[in-house]
Amino acid sequence: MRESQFSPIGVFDSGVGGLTVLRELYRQLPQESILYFADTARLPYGTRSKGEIIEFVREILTWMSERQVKMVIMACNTSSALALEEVRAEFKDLPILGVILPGAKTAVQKGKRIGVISTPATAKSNAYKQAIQEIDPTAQVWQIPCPEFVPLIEANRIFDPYTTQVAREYLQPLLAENIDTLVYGCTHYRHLSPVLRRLLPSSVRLVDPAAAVVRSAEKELELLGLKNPETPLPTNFAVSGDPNTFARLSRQWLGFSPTVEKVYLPVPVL
Ligand SMILES: N[C@@H](CCC(=O)O)C(=O)O
Repeated sequence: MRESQFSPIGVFDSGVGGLTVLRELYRQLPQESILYFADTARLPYGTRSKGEIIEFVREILTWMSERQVKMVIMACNTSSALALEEVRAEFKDLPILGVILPGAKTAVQKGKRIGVISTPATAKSNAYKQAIQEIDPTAQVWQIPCPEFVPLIEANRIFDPYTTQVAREYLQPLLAENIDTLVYGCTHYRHLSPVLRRLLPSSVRLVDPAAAVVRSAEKELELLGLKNPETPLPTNFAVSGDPNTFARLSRQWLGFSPTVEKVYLPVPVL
């Protein structure tokens, strides 16, 4: 069997960050079946080199292709910033969507003084600044690397006072610049919204690229005639690390305890 309308959409991240995109899929495209992969054995991605990220993404896409996904959403800014172009050129028959462009498009609709919080790799890549200023050259962009956020979220320490302290430090230079818009430039960070919201003036608009990438996915599926006309299958969850840890952590965001499969990458191309 080859991929068809009935095939799942592949969604991946290094960990639980991509669940913010998965929730948007449930909201906007509830009829689609999903294959969710978290590369928890190799997390965090945000401090890795471009070469490593490209290699990891290549392995994930190879595995997802074997599972006959009809489309892949990179629910990971670091992968979108560092590997999207390369893997699109390699996996020509597979529609692959990244989160940066949808995020940038939303940000320019919201403001002119835009702060982007992200992993160090995404900040260093300048991907957001370039994407935003290509659409609106008059927009000003400040990119702040936040290396401590992903380990804190994966350790379930969101409501730890230490996390608030770290967040205050990361936001300080953006507040000094009087930003009017803040982009969650890492899919994990949406999980921090209760903490971040309290530290920001209410006038600052928050942009989550998840909503926009799912809107793009819907358009693309329509265009390709690949929308699922049937009832979806239950989401398949897979991780490269410990399935129980992932199941326990993700429950609070999913509202159910997922059954999680362990997979071993790399998988050779058949
Ligand atoms: N979810 C992350 C990857 C985080 C990490 O593993 O550093 C992102 O959007 O960039």
